Amino acid sequence: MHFASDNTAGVAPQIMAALEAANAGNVPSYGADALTEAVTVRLREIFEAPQAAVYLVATGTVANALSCAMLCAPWETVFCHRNAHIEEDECGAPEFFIGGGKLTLVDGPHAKMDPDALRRAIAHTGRGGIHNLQRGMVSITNATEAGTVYSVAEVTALAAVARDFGLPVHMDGARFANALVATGASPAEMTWKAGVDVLSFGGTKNGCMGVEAVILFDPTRAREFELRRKRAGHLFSKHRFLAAQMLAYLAGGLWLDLADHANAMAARLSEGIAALPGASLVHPTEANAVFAAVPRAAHRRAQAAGAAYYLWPFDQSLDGPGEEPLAARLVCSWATTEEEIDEFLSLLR
Ligand SMILES: Cc1ncc(COP(=O)(O)O)c(C=O)c1O
Ligand SMILES: C[C@H](O)[C@H](N)C(=O)O
Repeated sequence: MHFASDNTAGVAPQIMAALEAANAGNVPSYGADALTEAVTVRLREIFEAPQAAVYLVATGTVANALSCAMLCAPWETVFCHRNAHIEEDECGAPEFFIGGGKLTLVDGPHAKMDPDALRRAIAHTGRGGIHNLQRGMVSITNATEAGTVYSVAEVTALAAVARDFGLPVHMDGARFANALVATGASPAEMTWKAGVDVLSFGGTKNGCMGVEAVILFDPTRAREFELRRKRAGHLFSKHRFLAAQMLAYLAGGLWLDLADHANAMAARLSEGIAALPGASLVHPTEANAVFAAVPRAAHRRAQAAGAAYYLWPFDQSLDGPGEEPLAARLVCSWATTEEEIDEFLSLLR
């Protein structure tokens, strides 16, 4: 029973097979290979964005950090939710790659920025002229760090606020596929048509070994991104192996099928937990993660049986005082099975 993170899942067999198939002979390095070109063609088709520039990197953190570095000057700030991954879990990488920029935290329920709160935060920034940090960009996570999802209308509303101030919009889409299948939106509707300028398109959490695509819907600054990626040490020499993963991931809608399965498993788990005496959901389950408060005795049974997951926030402990229910984050992946879910629920009951 593995619910610690979708990062703990293995590689989907179709992706592993694609890596094996790509491992033949010598091919041009550093992205000059045919597979890499095919990825750009395919992502342009999927996103209905024939001019988009596409760059592959190996981690979601660097996809986010380089995107922020390109959209935000060192004297500017990134507006994001206070629980955004770029704030809480990237060890300052965005600020580092920006060259000293800061993040301005915006509130909103269930890790989703509230448009009015965003507008207030942007309006407040930079009023003191030369003495103040300047307005830089907005970053939205979809699916969010709380397992919730922004609808197209919600993304559009946030992007409209950004546009009112002339700010570009980035989307941390480490779990973009999960958000897409949850909403039924098209890739284009959820991104550039809603006002998103740059997307970190995730593959790693959803079955790939390690690949993310940064998609610049306006290719004007593509060369700058190329230079930033190289300078950060993230231009893979054997780039074909990033491309092989991404191409297989996109083939025949595999990316959507894997995300749909993970979301379905989370829905099954969420419904089971919500029905437990003394248990309750902390956030709505809209993608592949369940955030729920569970009685401590249930936690003890599950952990004694070897279930792998984190209490949430991470720094809680079952050894602390009191007997009130404790919250946990339970993440499902492409590899999660119904049997795993049902075994876990039987332990909690
Ligand atoms: C929402 C979100 N964005 C970005 C990342 C960063 O990805 P990586 O751990 O590959 O750097 C993660 C990690 O799981 C994540 O959950
Ligand atoms: C939080 C941690 O950094 C990782 N992004 C995860 O979701 O497991």
